Amino acid sequence: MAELVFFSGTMDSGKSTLALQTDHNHRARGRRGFIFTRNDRAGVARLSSRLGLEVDAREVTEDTDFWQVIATERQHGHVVDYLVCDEAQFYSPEQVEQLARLVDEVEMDVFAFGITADFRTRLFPGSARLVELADRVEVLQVQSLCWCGARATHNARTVDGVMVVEGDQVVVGDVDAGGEVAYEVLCRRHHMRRMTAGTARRLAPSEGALLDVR
Ligand SMILES: Nc1ncnc2c1ncn2[C@@H]1O[C@H](COP(=O)(O)OP(=O)(O)O)[C@@H](O)[C@H]1O
Ligand SMILES: Cc1cn([C@H]2C[C@H](O)[C@@H](COP(=O)(O)O)O2)c(=O)[nH]c1=O
Repeated sequence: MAELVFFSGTMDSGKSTLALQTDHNHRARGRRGFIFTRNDRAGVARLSSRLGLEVDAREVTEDTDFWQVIATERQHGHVVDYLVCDEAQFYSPEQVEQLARLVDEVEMDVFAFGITADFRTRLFPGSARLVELADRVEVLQVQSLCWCGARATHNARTVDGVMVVEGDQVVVGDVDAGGEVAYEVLCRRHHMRRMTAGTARRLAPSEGALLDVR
């Protein structure tokens, strides 16, 4: 039975790597699929992993209608067994519904990968719809870590090194980025306290004192 699976994790938790591995494993067994993504840091129509792998993908835009795209492929005689959908937090709720329909009516597996919540801890609309509709939501096994060593569960945005909780929901960027806008993964405790690694270092520069701010 085909499935809609949502692999969710914080930024930098290995989602794109798993997306590439998933595509590789299915392709190696002769299954035919497409890779979709939206707003990957590597540029338009690219899927990139921090482990260094990068491949061509189909770019999702606000006009993409997955049902139509697959119908057209099938009209041209192309078999589609599965879809790998990266950066799925950026898809619209309607696009997630089209993916669910493909699973149910065309018996196509859909493997979606994305972060659930934004820098304000609010759900992305696409991720919310995925949580609502997916057959399974899988949390990635590799743990990304907060600076304190706890499992990172939340994404923080910094502007010029300072954590912010207001701004546009979508700003493409990276962790450990040197630019104006960057991201850092934190445990909930430190997200709520707005305490990034930089803040903790400034408050408690010595190792003994660091224990106090945890
Ligand atoms: N130099 C490295 N050596 C080993 N693993 C790395 C290295 N750089 C990044 N990684 C791994 O890659 C993960 C990020 O993978 P990626 O697929 O880009 O994440 P995501 O798509 O979730 O943002 C990190 O959590 C880390 O486990
Ligand atoms: C938290 C958050 C993230 N983003 C952007 C930043 C990146 O471009 C992607 C996440 O990519 P990754 O492969 O999971 O690292 O999302 C955003 O636009 N808004 C946010 O709040």
